Amino acid sequence: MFEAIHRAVSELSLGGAVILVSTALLLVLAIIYNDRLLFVSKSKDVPMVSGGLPLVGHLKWLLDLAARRVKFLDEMVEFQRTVGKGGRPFSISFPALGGKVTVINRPEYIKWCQKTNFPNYIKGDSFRESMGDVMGIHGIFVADGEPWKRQRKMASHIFSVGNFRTHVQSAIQKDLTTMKSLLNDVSQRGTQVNLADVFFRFTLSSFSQMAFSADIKCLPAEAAGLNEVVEFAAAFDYAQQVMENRFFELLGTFMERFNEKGRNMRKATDVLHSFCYKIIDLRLAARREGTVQGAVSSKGDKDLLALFMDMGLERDELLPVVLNFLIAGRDTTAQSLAWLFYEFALHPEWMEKCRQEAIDYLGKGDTARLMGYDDLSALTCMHACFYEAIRLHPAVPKNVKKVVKDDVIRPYAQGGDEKDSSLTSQPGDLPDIVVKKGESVAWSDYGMARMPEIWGEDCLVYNPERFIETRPDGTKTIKTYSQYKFHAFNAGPRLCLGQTLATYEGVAVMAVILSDYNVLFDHEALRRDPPTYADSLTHPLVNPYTVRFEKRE
Ligand code: HEM
Repeated sequence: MFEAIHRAVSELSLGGAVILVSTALLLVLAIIYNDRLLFVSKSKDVPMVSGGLPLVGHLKWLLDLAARRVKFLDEMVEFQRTVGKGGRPFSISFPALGGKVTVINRPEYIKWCQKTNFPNYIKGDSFRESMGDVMGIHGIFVADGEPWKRQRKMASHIFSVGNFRTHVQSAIQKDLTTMKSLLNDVSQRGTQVNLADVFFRFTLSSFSQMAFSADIKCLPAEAAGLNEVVEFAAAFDYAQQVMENRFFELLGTFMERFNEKGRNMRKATDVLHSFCYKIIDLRLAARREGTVQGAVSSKGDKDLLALFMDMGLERDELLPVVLNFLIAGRDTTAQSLAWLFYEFALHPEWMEKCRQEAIDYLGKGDTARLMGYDDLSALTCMHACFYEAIRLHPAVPKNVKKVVKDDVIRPYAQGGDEKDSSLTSQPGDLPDIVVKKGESVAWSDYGMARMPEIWGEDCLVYNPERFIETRPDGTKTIKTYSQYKFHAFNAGPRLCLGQTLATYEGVAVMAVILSDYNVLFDHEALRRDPPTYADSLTHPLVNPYTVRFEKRE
């Protein structure tokens, strides 16, 4: 037989021999990598999602994702329940994100990547390639290393307590007053209102005011104003979905040079950039003319734009600053409020408790006072309801990091968590995870909220009680968890800068609505067409619901 093979090979031309050897090699590789991408390693402790094909792994799943034939977050929940049974890590392999993504939906693993070995897990090139043209490669959401550190340090000044008590509070209270007029008008007219839209307008307007001292007039005081489309918002909603898709599309950005999507994306980017340049140019002109344009409060502190201008940033360098912060300040909080009121529709008993708290503490009708930043610590029920909505519907529902150097993630080999001792895992509780340079790790806060291993058997239930603690004297306070467990605001050095702002805004808006209005949900429509999420970088409702408001006596 060997002789026959030898004779057949010796009779082959050079070309034929190359083809034969290549085929044999491919066959051998296909046998070795029979369920995953070429050269991707496998570990017995970290199972791989089944159904991977030889040499290309889960390419088909990736294509389904890019074509939106599957819903990413629900798929992740299902993989966790089946492949990562018992709350264990699992992996998936495809020709993107470094070939292999290990899903680490456990606080202990996340702590390793976001604190213990933070420099080894970066945003990396896929963020820059997917988001750079819109958000700028040095925008705080995209950047790593020094550019990120500089922006973070500078921006943290506007989130200081001193600043909250001065122009953050006054910007929010100004818009709460406008919102009161709007609610009054829509309730008198019986107008159906897209609640998510009102929240987007509120957060965009108040953040522009506090960060850039710019009144962009997107929150109307009357119902008729709601008919005017906010161009910035529409453009960003589109851009967000395209940026999200680029993480999964193999030739996405290349094809955008020629297709309709690319043309629309360039138009959306122009709208976003012109919007931000308008804000920047106004301030530059005011600086040249020596008029401060409200940038400095009586206490001498500065808004975000002034802080970055003082660093000597040019017009073009200011663009990503304005855009990244506008987006951070708008979407997340507004979406969280929209999900919260959906939970209120399903759990009216919690809405009533919040109403009572708002009335007891801030009053109602003409004598009600607007919530101040210092009131937050007393409004435990509303605070807890907001956080429980964010736990179940996290505004940044998933995240991914690139591995810089080979590493072994060892959940037990790091300090215990002072806030939550249940996080301290012992060797053997959870497997170590070996990751290679260039691969990715990912987590889903949406998925983690739905894991009994993290939030208990009632994890799927909207239960704000889990955020309420009773002090020894019987009074209530907010229950805090480790950042790595209640992880919706991220953790470690890249912890969300706006958590307190978002919480203040969320509770203040809740108080203004609930103290004076009944929210009339269309329960039949909600049953027929329950809100669901759109796969995006953040967590928008794909089919936002409408409500009417009824003034209370
Ligand atoms: C409910 C509301 C909010 C939630 C759930 C939330 C959540 C998050 C998350 C998960 C991240 C990490 C994102 C990433 O890794 O790419 C983040 C980062 C950030 N958030 Fe928030 N956020 C909220 C509101 C806000 C607000 C109102 C602001 C105000 C500007 C803000 C400013 C930021 C900034 C500047 C970062 C980047 C931090 C860094 O990379 O160092 N966030 N937020």
